[in-house]
Amino acid sequence: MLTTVNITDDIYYIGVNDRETYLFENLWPLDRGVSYNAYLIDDEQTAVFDTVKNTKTHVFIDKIAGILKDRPLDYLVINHMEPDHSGAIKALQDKYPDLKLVGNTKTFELLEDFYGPLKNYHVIKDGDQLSLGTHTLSFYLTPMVHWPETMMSYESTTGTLFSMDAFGGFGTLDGGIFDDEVNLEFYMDETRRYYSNIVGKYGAMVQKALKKLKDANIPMNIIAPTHGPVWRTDPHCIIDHYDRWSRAETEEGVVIVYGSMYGNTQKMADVIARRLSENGIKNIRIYDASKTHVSYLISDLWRFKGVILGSCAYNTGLFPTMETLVNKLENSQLKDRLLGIFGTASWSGGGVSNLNKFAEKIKWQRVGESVEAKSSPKEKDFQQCIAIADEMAERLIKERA
Ligand SMILES: Cc1cc2nc3c(=O)[nH]c(=O)nc-3n(C[C@H](O)[C@H](O)[C@H](O)COP(=O)(O)O)c2cc1C
Repeated sequence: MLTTVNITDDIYYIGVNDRETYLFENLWPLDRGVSYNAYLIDDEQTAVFDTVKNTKTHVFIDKIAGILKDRPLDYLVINHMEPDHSGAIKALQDKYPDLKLVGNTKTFELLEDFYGPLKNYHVIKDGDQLSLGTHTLSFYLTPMVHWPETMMSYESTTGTLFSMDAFGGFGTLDGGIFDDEVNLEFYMDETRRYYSNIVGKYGAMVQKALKKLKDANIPMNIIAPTHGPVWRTDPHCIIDHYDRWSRAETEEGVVIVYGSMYGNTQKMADVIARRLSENGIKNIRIYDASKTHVSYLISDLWRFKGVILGSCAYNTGLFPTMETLVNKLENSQLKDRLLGIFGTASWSGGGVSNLNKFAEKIKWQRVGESVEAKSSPKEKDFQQCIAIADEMAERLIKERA
């Protein structure tokens, strides 16, 4: 018996879990896996929303066949063409030859680029509707959330938004499918990690999409994304989080990330953190960039206002794991943080000077003077670290009001 779950009387969850893949997009660690969510509406006309990664094609098609028995599948709505959701399109049309593929013009360009020409295209425009019988679908084009063809589909009798990757996150659905069935603390962390690393760069487009949904004035009873839990009890919780994340809104706290080979740079991080705590800052996270994957660093940097970066010099440049982090930060265009800088060097430097170059490019507000200790930090270096911590705490506390 394959797991299909009723979301409403006629809407089914037909997604699959992936516990085998180590890295999502061959980049982001999947410590607790990922789900590829898909949905089916069983009406006079039947419709499926998105497919799954090609490795999961068989179980996905078996789930559909288990619900439809001998009936045909009439529509496949393609909200997003990324291969983790489009991998079973061709196989689904092979199984159901009359299947109509629903998407926008950009969807079909990408579809043909990836899979060659298929058939029965039903091209929709922004705001178009499609009746399945009792259920009526409306389509909202939401380009560049985070691909050019991305769109959302809304079912009006139940108030269900099929939102593709928007509102989704990492983590398999281990029994619980709905927001009220799972430990939300874990899924919110994994949803922020997904958002900040994959969608975050396109915050302005997320804001446009949220505005479009708001202006449509549609009741949002259920949000059904293509990863992570289905939101039926508190869909506005995830909408609010998305709104805040895409405006780069922060919480009070400081993330200290350092690159250190022999522990000298690390000592400075500990002194800064202690001083922040003495100044009343409660959320303080110290990360060794060599130990914690950059995706977790980015997730916390998305959350907190204060950022303090440290690096030893390495072959005239930044320590490599810190270089990975600053490259990702530059690319993600994260805005409006408070930034302090520290590090070590034994001869001509390279760590702190490159962090200062990064600061010029990213244009965050600087906190204190950068400090570079010669090989190992001495009292005067620690005093400069303390000055950074004091100024950081003062500016964060000022923002409390
Ligand atoms: C492989 C390697 C490359 C280094 N490259 C530089 C460099 O280009 N410029 C410099 O001033 N120091 C360089 N150093 C020295 C370290 O940056 C310095 O000793 C620092 O204090 C090490 O800090 P840590 O204890 O936090 O690892 C290098 C050290 C090593 C082991």
